[in-house]
Amino acid sequence: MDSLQNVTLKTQSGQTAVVSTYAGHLLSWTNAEGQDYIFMSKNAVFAPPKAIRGGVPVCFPQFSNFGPLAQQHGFVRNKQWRLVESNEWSVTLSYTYDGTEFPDYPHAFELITRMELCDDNLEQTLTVKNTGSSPMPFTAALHTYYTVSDISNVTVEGLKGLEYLDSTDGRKQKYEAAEAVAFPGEVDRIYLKAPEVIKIHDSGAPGGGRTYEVRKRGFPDAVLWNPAEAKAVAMADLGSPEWKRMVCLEPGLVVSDPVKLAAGESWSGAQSLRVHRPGVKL
Ligand SMILES: O=P(O)(O)OC[C@H]1O[C@@H](O)[C@H](O)[C@@H](O)[C@@H]1O
Repeated sequence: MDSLQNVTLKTQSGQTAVVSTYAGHLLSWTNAEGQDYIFMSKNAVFAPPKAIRGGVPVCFPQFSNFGPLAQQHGFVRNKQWRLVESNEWSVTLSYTYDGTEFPDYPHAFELITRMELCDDNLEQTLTVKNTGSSPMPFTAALHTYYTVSDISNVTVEGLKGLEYLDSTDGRKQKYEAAEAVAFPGEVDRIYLKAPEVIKIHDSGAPGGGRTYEVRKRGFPDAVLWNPAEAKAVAMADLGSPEWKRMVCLEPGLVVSDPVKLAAGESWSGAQSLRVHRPGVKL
């Protein structure tokens, strides 16, 4: 079916990535043993315009409610994108908006996402072109869901000393004191001016543990999210025990430097993902 067309990328060593033209969405990234680094809920619904629960949804032109739209995370994750080009190891997709469908967002733009799979690295770039005639404000995030063995085995490194907005507590601004951020319950935080490199450690991953290294460019902030039991069971496309198998770390352009893109100008941001496993050369 055209609206759910998938493109598969492959490396010589046997890694694969699957990208959907629906929502410009990365659906999976597996290693040669078939283990998926990217979480996809078993309850995900693949029926446009429903957003897909898992993978890497693109939140644009608004992250969460940081913008004028009523629709959380914007609207491009509910739209069909156009396949621009693809080969064995890369794919480029584009979504064009003429500024008319959403009266609260009267800004024409073209959004382009490009994904490149190398043997130890998956790189995703997001480029926005303001094709309208007035300045275009936006926020954004690459809402990346990682597969984990169990959330109780997970810690996140690189956030110590940052200010964050706690979305579980009225977005109060707080200070991160932990070297290793753990998940004793619901975590929903926007870390402001987060560093370029953040690491997710999963001590229970097959083969003695796994570290996801997330390197971001152009996105100042980072969102960390796991809903925990109570919120997850209220989400029909997540539920229990699925929430225990995921964590989201989202390079975001949320609060620190909201962009106001001049007519005709472009903005670009990227994330580069790498996985380290003890004793395994990817
Ligand atoms: O259910 P959605 O719209 O996909 O959002 C999922 C989550 O996305 C995260 O980025 C937000 O910080 C959470 O607050 C939100 O619950």
